[in-house]
Amino acid sequence: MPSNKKIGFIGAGSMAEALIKGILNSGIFLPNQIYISDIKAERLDLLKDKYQVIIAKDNFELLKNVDYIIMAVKPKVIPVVLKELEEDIDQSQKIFSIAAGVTTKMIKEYLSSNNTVVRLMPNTPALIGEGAIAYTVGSDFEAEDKELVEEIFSSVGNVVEVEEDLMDAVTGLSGSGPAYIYLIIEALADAGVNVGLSRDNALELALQTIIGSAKMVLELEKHPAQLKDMVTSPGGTTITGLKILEEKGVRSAFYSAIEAATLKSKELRGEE
Ligand SMILES: NC(=O)C1=CN([C@@H]2O[C@H](COP(=O)(O)OP(=O)(O)OC[C@H]3O[C@@H](n4cnc5c(N)ncnc54)[C@H](O)[C@@H]3O)[C@@H](O)[C@H]2O)C=CC1
Ligand SMILES: O=C(O)[C@@H]1CCC=N1
Repeated sequence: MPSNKKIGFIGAGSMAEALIKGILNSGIFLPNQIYISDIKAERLDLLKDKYQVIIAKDNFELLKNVDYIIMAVKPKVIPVVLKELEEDIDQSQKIFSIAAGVTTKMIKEYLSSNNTVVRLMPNTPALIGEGAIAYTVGSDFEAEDKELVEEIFSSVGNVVEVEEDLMDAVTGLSGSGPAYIYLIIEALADAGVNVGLSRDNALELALQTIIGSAKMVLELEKHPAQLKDMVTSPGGTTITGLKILEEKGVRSAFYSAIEAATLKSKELRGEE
């Protein structure tokens, strides 16, 4: 059932678009309940054309019209925008920030207010309703705020609540994660072409292998190592391939990549 509230996106870039598309597909908000503002007119025109959402002429006009504000600008722009809105924000308006690294405490300080602030980390598959979304509510929240977050964001994927000090880890794993997986898909397809498959067949086989394997973990509720063992015949092809992946350090590359991305998330707010 559609909400009777209005939601506004400050920043109409790629993540805002993914969320808008997912939210509209779910029907929880209608196009005339979604406002967008951006400093780039071409982004506003594009999203209005594609999704029939309402363009606010600036961040102030958006603020005047909405109940929920999604901060979807880059982390370094967050203080600039919040300082602009500080005077005019109403206590009843709820702030949802998806900016990497920016804490709920920082947002309250920039606004000099006690508005409800939720920090979220979605990922781009929200565009097709398959997002992985983590959130934390910070301090001064009401019980129904959690229900609200679950209601809005479960329309675009799976939602988990975490402690705020784990939000950077979420950013390193699932926020950035789609890019790691696209890299793997591309690498598998290239590797298939290298051993003689057509590009189309290699991509289709690589993709379905990833989808099927992920679904097996989900549906069979078995540890991935058990499922790996099911594929791996003694002295066979799979163990031969796995040995090379271990020798090349694929597992440890993921440890390092996610650790580095987690640190980068902290750096975005000036820590580390
Ligand atoms: N792209 C991703 O996969 C994810 C991004 N995020 C977070 O989402 C936020 C947005 O990221 P993207 O959409 O990737 O960036 P983006 O660069 O595509 O979008 C940001 C938009 O903000 C606009 N903007 C800049 N200054 C503004 C201002 N003063 N007022 C209004 N709009 C302004 C820009 O013109 C741009 O269209 C970032 O904080 C990022 O950390 C979070 C999860 C995943
Ligand atoms: O790369 C970034 O900084 C953003 C945050 C998570 C995904 N993209």
